[in-house]
Amino acid sequence: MNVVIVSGTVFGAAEDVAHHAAEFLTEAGLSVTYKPRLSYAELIALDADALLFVTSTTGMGELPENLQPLVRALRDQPPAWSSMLGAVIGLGDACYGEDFCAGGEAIRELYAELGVIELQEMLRLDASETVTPADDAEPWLADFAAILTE
Ligand SMILES: Cc1cc2nc3c(=O)[nH]c(=O)nc-3n(C[C@H](O)[C@H](O)[C@H](O)COP(=O)(O)O)c2cc1C
Repeated sequence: MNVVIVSGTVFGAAEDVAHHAAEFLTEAGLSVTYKPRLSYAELIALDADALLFVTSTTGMGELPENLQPLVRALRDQPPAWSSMLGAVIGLGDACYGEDFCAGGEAIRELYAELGVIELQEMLRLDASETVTPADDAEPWLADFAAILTE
């Protein structure tokens, strides 16, 4: 099972969570690739079985700029991903109300458009509640690993 992790970040927190997720899932026996900057061509070439997008939200509910070109490219040239598995970790701040983790929601919409099968409910990491998002993701990552290895 080949898992590719993709991240979108402004200040680096989502990248920290993605690095931690890569280590955690590798220890759980999965084959994991994580590159903080991934182009469309690189993502396709990795031939993933499962995708994990880890993204924060910026502005008023927008995806971080470093993730937008990849998302645009996936919409412009939808890959043949009908059996692709996926999950999303969203980082946000509940102070933003309706826009809480809207970046993660945007990736869920992208998954739906591309036919990616979402394996478990999106993890929402709230910056107003925790300063240890990477550690807090572990129980959710354990569930994700269990689904992928069962
Ligand atoms: C300018 C700015 C805008 C933000 N907008 C949102 C938002 O619309 N929704 C949300 O849930 N969080 C929002 N956040 C909170 C960040 O998503 C959160 O702090 C996250 O942990 C940052 O992760 P990063 O370091 O990977 O960018 C915003 C933060 C900043 C500084």
